[in-house]
Amino acid sequence: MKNAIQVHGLEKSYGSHIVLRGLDLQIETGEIFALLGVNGAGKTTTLECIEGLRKYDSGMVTVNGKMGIQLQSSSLPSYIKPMEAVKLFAKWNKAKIDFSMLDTLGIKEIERKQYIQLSTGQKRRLHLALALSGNPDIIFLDEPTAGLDVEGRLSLHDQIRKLKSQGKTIVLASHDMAEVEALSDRIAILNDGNIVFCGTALELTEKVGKKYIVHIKTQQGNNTFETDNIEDTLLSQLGELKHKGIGVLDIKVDRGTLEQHFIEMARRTEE
Ligand SMILES: Nc1ncnc2c1ncn2[C@@H]1O[C@H](COP(=O)(O)OP(=O)(O)OP(=O)(O)O)[C@@H](O)[C@H]1O
Repeated sequence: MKNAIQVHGLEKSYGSHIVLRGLDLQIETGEIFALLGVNGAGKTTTLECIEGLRKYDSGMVTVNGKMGIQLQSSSLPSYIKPMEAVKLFAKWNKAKIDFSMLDTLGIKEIERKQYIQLSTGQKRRLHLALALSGNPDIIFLDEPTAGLDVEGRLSLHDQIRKLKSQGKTIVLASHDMAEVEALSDRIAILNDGNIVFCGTALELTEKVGKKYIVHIKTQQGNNTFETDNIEDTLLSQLGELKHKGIGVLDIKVDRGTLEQHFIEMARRTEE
């Protein structure tokens, strides 16, 4: 299958400040792809170059499909009403209004309010509705759930998964590691103007989080240790506890969180 997005050798500076240093990226059709990076790493710049909203200095960007871009906050006139914005965007896109999509995004509930009166979550839902109004193949979401409560976040996650199930490609930039872990098929980490990792969360774990973290809860307290060799270490620890007659109440094994791996990856690339 053709890639939805192909980026090759993308370079972008703001004056003397180099932000992207020859970035390469392939985003597959139908995947949820997350772009991660610390503040100022260049995620928005990358997205905007791909979206065609920002000029880049050199490189090549190919997009196979119609794009839908979620607006940033306060991008609409203060007094516009949600349905007025929806109608305007439908007209621009020469598309029919998708009322069922508006229903699932809860636009009906806010139709009487003006843009300025909407909460952060309501604005984000409206922005997503507008991004979807032209029935795009590729949807760009920059920090889609920042400032949302748990319920709002989960409902937006459901929406994003639904879009994927319809065969759409989703590209998101986010700081929320739990969100990225829960949603994305693949992750790219942007550091110092380049992609320093691109793959699945599991591949990132394999790459940086080789160690297992074992938590053993016993009658005498908790013991947490790291190991590369889970079988031998666990067997010897359990053997020792049995030998001492200490009862084991619980055992948990994990391989660290995406957040820990992201920090580790950033640390390694800075060394
Ligand atoms: N229009 C601009 N003019 C000059 N510098 C800019 C401009 N836009 C962004 N920058 C700078 O480029 C760098 C990358 O910014 P960008 O917004 O792409 O990063 P980001 O990874 O999206 O950051 P954040 O996570 O904070 O949103 C930053 O140092 C920023 O200050």
